[in-house]
Amino acid sequence: MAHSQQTAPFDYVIFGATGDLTMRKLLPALYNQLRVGHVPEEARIIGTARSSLSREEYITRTREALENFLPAQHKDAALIDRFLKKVHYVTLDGTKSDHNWDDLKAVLDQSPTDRIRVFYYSTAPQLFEAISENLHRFGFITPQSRVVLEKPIGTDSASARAINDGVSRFFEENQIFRIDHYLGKETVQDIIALRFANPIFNAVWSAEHIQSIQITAAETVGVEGRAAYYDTSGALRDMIQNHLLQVLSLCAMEAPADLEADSVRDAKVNVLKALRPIPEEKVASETVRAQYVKGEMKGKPVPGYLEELGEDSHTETYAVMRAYVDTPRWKDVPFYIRTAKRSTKKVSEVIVTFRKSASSLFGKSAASDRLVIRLQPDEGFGLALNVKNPAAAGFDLQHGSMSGKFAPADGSLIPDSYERLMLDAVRGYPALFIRRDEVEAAWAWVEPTLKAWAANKAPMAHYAAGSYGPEEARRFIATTGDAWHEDMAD
Ligand SMILES: NC(=O)C1=CN([C@@H]2O[C@H](COP(=O)(O)OP(=O)(O)OC[C@H]3O[C@@H](n4cnc5c(N)ncnc54)[C@H](OP(=O)(O)O)[C@@H]3O)[C@@H](O)[C@H]2O)C=CC1
Ligand SMILES: O=C1O[C@H](COP(=O)(O)O)[C@@H](O)[C@H](O)[C@H]1O
Repeated sequence: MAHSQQTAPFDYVIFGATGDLTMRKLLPALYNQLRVGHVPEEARIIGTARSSLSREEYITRTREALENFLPAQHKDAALIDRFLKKVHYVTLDGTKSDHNWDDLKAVLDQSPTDRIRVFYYSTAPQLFEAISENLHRFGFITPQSRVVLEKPIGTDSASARAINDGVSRFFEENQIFRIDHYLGKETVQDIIALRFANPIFNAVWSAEHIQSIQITAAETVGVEGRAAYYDTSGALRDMIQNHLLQVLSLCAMEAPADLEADSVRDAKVNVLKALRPIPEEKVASETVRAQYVKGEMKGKPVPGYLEELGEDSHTETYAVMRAYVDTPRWKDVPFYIRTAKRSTKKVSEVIVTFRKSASSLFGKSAASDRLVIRLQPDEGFGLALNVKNPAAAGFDLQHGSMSGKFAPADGSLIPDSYERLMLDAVRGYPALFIRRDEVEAAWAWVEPTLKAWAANKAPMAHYAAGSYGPEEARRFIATTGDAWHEDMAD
């Protein structure tokens, strides 16, 4: 999976170039990749959106975005100027065939015809097919072209299929890069390293030794400026269907034959297809959904979701699902998948709880060993093991812990996930992107829950903003003999 060298020259055409994602993530990611020498001098970035802007005006916005969103230690005035020389802008409604496609052609024609082109759709997915059709109509899709699709790929199985079908009319599957920025997180890739590069984990990675796995992505933010999108989505569609099911797949997959894209994606899709269905009538007992109400964060009062939204809503801001992977390796091991907005703290982590030792030597004082894989922040791992309690008169045990960091050995910052992914698309390297069958298998598994929730077949719980979640979630996990990480003794 190592692709650290400079790419071939490319033209990156971003649809949605004035949007939040482009400003906050995509442009800073490309700048950082120029900084570390992965972007060649000939590369260009061509922003497009409907807003009528000159190239100079767009460059000014880009400069502001870099100023606002780059970490201080990465800002370099001379490098920013070099980056801005690569930036172009075309005012264009991607969905309209009678718009400024000639202007885009004029910019693209400045490059050799065999230049790699990446079309990045950082817009609503309803636009993907129309943009693809126009790119085709005006002859922009060359054999060296790829398209990057931002999430969400649909809101259910049918809409995901329609989006995939729509784009597939114009691009081959090997040209389509469906982004899931969690896969670009270096620490998520560490799940593969920890599991398969270390016999001490590889040997015990099964139901025989593992009692449960919990996967959490909690955030302190609310819905911020994205309420219009979020209220039509909710926590399950926004985080579980994509990011957290990908993390689950990496935790549960069989060893791939190698680290080539299709080997890893085959292994992951096999997990998604082996997820035990949760039929609608079981949704109330196998899931928890909740909304935050007013609370406190860092000592300051914060409003509830409905107050922020300004209207009534049945959209969940917190979701938990209990998943079982029906393969011999994972026989009856619960995987708890949880996500929350306005939680106590921002943390994405995987907690692997091992079964207690079968040895009767230590009576009841032996606790479960536990592996904590911290995806963010404070990226690293912790291992809690039984050791002798030196203060006890008899042979009592206590948890001793060891930890390690995932940080680069040279002390540099861990790259943002978009950095790796945007250039992997240039390289035509799809291992960290989602294949069509993965997206559709993930939707198929969550769909009965979405339907049951929409039909109010499961109650909506509530939690105070700034708390870990509703009391119902504590009771829920206890029904299978587990506890959330924050409720564990250490
Ligand atoms: N923001 C985030 O953190 C994340 C966003 N995403 C996804 O990325 C996509 C973009 O999100 P975000 O940047 O937040 O959205 P914004 O609403 O901020 O930006 C949307 C962009 O699309 C452009 N646009 C809209 N209609 C057209 C059109 N017909 N032709 C060309 N451009 C058009 C808008 O510009 P204009 O109005 O000038 O045309 C704008 O640049 C969404 O699908 C979102 O779900 C995914 C993960 C995280
Ligand atoms: O895709 C999304 O992810 C972010 C959380 O990403 P992270 O890298 O900060 O964990 C989430 O805030 C957003 O709602 C969702 O669309």
